[in-house]
Amino acid sequence: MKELRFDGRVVVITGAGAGLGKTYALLFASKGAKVVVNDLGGGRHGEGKSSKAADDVVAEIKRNGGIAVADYNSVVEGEKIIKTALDNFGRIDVLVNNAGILRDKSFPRISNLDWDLIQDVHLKGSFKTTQTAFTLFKKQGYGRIIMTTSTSGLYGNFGQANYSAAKLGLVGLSNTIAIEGAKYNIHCNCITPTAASRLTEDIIPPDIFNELKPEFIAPVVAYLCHESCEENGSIIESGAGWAGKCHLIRSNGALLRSNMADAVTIEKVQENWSKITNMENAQHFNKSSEATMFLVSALESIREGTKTSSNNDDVNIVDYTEKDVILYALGVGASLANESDLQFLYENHENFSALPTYFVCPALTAIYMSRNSGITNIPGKEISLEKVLHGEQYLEILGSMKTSGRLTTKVEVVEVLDKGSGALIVTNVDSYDEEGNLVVRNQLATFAIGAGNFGGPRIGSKLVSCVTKPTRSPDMALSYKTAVDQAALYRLSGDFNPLHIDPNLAALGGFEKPILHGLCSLGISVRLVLMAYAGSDASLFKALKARFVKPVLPGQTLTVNMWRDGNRILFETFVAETNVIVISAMDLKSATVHEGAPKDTKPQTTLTISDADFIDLATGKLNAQTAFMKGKLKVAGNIMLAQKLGPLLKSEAKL
Ligand SMILES: CCCCCCC[C@@H](O)CC(=O)SCCNC(=O)CCNC(=O)[C@H](O)C(C)(C)COP(=O)(O)OP(=O)(O)OC[C@H]1O[C@@H](n2cnc3c(N)ncnc32)[C@H](O)[C@@H]1OP(=O)(O)O
Repeated sequence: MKELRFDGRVVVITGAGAGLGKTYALLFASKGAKVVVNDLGGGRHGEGKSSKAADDVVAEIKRNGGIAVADYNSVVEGEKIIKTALDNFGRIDVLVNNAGILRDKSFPRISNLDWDLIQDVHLKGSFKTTQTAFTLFKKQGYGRIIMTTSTSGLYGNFGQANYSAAKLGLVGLSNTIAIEGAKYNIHCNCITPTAASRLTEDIIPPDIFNELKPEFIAPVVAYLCHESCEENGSIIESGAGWAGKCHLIRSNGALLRSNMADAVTIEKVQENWSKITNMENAQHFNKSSEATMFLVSALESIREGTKTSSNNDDVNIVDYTEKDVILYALGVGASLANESDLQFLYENHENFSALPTYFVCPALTAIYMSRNSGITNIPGKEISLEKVLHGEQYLEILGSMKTSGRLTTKVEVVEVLDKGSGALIVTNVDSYDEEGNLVVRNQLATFAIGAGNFGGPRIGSKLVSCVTKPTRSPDMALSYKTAVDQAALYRLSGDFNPLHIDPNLAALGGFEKPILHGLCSLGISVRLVLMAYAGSDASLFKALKARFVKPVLPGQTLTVNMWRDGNRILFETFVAETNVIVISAMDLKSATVHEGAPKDTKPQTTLTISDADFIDLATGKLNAQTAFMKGKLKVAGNIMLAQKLGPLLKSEAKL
């Protein structure tokens, strides 16, 4: 085996007057290095100084035919030690930070002086020498550094709190120097020696002491400093003719929340403690960025929700509050001007309730939180949100819904259909209450414009079908004029798609201006249907299915035509100003019709609700068939407004 030598290398060793340092110095010199033997010549507690220790070692090296020079500076003035190397040998290649003292005391007895002296010699001393050397190493593109740590620092030791702190501090120092130096071929490693030295002679029992010869450790340090050694940023423990690498390792840990909306609680920590502390499959990181990357992937898992099965399911937890349901009600036009809307707007109302269509919001939130929103599901297509239009919506309420709570929602893309002009992504979102009961089912069909023609099926089997509207004239019609700010308000309920607020993004999607959320038009429509047929009793709602046929612009008037068929109310909504149907074949299934609601299926009256005023277009007053609304609706009796809405609405008046 080729002898490893240090010919032409200049090695600086601090605290080299005795013990380990001296052994290092003798070894390096014997292998051709020019050695700076630094030693202040103080006692092991840092007291006094003398040139004798360093001089003796230099003399021994010279006697052996080697080259060495003595240096008596304190490591706290480490730059002077490096200067000695430059002055005598013109360069430096290796720095071994070995100098050290002890001021052992049990922790409560450590004085400020005990603390400061230890930190100064070990930590500051190593900093000073290394910083000066590092600059020179960088210039020459080569350098080897050793920091001397200790098992007391790595594992702790009674009576050595000050020393332990400094020694582990050196590990941190070494780790970062290793990272900063790597690209300049500067390596920095820690040695953790267990050696018989003047620091340990009365600490270690004599029989063991005799076997802890510094000579067993010096070759390990020398190898770490050799140009052939690639090791960098490591901690090498050595003693008694053994060496091993020491790592800080970390368990795989545990996720303390399964979802972005979830809180981390003390109980959650307790519940996961055995997982947090399980060191099976523990891992080491070479830099803090690796540990950060691990956290990023943990965060990703949280974002994605806990995967509960091997298919495409995503589970997300969505919390909602009374404020959320009130904000939603305002977003779909509920107003204090309508007495019956107070129950949707005031948390202390005796019938305070959420509009049933509020429960599309947690579904949409879950989709946005979901790992698998579906818009990445179309092969070869990149789809941005402004090109995703809400195509169809199914909503079914199975439980009795609270005005605040937590829903665990399962998102699953069930099919992606190729509709030519676009791709139709069908997503089921099932929501469970805190007891685990399925309480809400949503199905969203989103139309990704321009993402069609990818070779997928045109017709699927999972999409809930729409119901065809009756051919007869509507039994009832109500209107609502949306506000210019309708979308700006509605988006606060969780659909932050910029298509509804940002003119530039709307233009990118091909719209002259931001369009209204489909779910907002739907919420308005259902509110009017409930008003007409269910006395605004949200609990009577069971299910609906809607298709969004054409976009609505905020500010336009929505008129909802309604037909009653037993417990089923069919309705369609169109824009009064343009006569364009925007929601077709919408179906409110199996509602228990409110007692006072119109009972027959003959054409009845048309009401217009505009700016929260209720107007009978035909007569300017409530008629017998709308008597159930008496006391609940404010009758404006303003026929002029109906005229403003144009001939379309007038022709709708059936009386
Ligand atoms: C992942 C993130 C999720 C986020 C979701 C929610 C995001 C929200 O912020 C987005 C919104 O709220 S957008 C506002 C509400 N929606 C709209 O305004 C869309 C209105 N509809 C349209 O413009 C057209 O129907 C249009 C453009 C959709 C289709 O019109 P055309 O391209 O002309 O299609 P057409 O030729 O009529 O029909 C082709 C095939 O597609 C089917 N189809 C048409 N409209 C559909 C619709 N709305 N929903 C479902 N399928 C629809 C047709 O039936 C036809 O298929 P087939 O021949 O098999 O019958």
